[in-house]
Amino acid sequence: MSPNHSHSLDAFAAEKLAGLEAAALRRRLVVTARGPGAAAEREGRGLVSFSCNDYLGLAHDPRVIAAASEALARYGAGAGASRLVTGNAPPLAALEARLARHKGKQAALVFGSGYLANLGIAPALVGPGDLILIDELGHSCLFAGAKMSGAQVVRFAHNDVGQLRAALAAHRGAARRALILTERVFSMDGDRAPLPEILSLAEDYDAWTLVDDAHGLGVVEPGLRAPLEMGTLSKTLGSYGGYLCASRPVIDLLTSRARSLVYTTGLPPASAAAALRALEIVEAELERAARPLALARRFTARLGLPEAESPIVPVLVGEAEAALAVSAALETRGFLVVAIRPPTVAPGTARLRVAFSAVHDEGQVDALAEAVASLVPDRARAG
Ligand SMILES: Cc1ncc(COP(=O)(O)O)c(C=O)c1O
Repeated sequence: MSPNHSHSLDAFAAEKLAGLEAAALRRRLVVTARGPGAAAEREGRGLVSFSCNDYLGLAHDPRVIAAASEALARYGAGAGASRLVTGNAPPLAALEARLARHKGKQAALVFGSGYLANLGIAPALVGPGDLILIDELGHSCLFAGAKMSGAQVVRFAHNDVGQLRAALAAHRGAARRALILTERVFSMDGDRAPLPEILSLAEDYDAWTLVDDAHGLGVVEPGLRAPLEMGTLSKTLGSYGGYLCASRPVIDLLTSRARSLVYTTGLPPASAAAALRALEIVEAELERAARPLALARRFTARLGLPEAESPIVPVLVGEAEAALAVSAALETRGFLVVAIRPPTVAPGTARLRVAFSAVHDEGQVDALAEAVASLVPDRARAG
């Protein structure tokens, strides 16, 4: 590339960055050493983190680490090839069997990440001439998969079953196949989808439903299962990777047709072994699994917020700059609560996203509630 070209490239990047900076929307990577427990060290400062999705503290559990170490020693650091070539190490198959059993499904398919799973699922099932209905607050990777499919994409207002029904009535007839995309627990709001109503509408209109369970697995009562249940190994399971649980024919089809499975290297075997051990712990230690939600409810009760529906509690602040300021003030008091800003959330709804974990103790939760009460006015918090 000639120097001139790289000059215009750098100028482009600098100008874009200046715009982001001016709107308090520039993002930065901060080196963070997590653990033990809820501890996180950032820039030499020891903090109590309320921003991790490791809801049961299993990323540092000695049993999970031991399972990963054994697999690492036996199978090596990387998978070495796509799963369809030689990258399908034994821990992946064992994990799939356990995930399918956990979800009450015939089969499961492990992907390189939850994001990759969602990039692969929709395009393997629907395409041009088909219809996707997606909750407006669905995760970015649900939207990305929907777009890649080439189907018509219609958003419905968050958790609005009436709008979903109207969209099905308006568009289902013209489409060959229809797919509804939603989340069991919404990642930035912590609320849950009305799955009984959505699944019943899906039945009425012969639509298929995919539920993203990234933030639900192991920490909320699952309720009804959808025909397509996807999720991640990176949150409650403390590891890395993604999965889909479904019927055997659907999993077999995806194994041949999901591009984000076929054309990418398999998950490192140690990540699968860690997730498998974590899933066994989730199933065996029910008291641990109940703790994050109980702590979240303690927090919402202390602040007079609506009762938490999951371990995720949004504390709305409003403007991005104000959210950054509250987050910085909390950091000086020893808490790590990262501000969430647009475009991750809608403009004007920048927030603290507080995530509770089994490794927090009640004293830490109460201290955070007190700090938040003193920094965020009541009216703002209520949204
Ligand atoms: C709802 C939801 N779906 C999917 C993902 C992606 O999962 P992964 O981190 O495994 O790529 C995330 C977050 O990371 C998420 O919050």
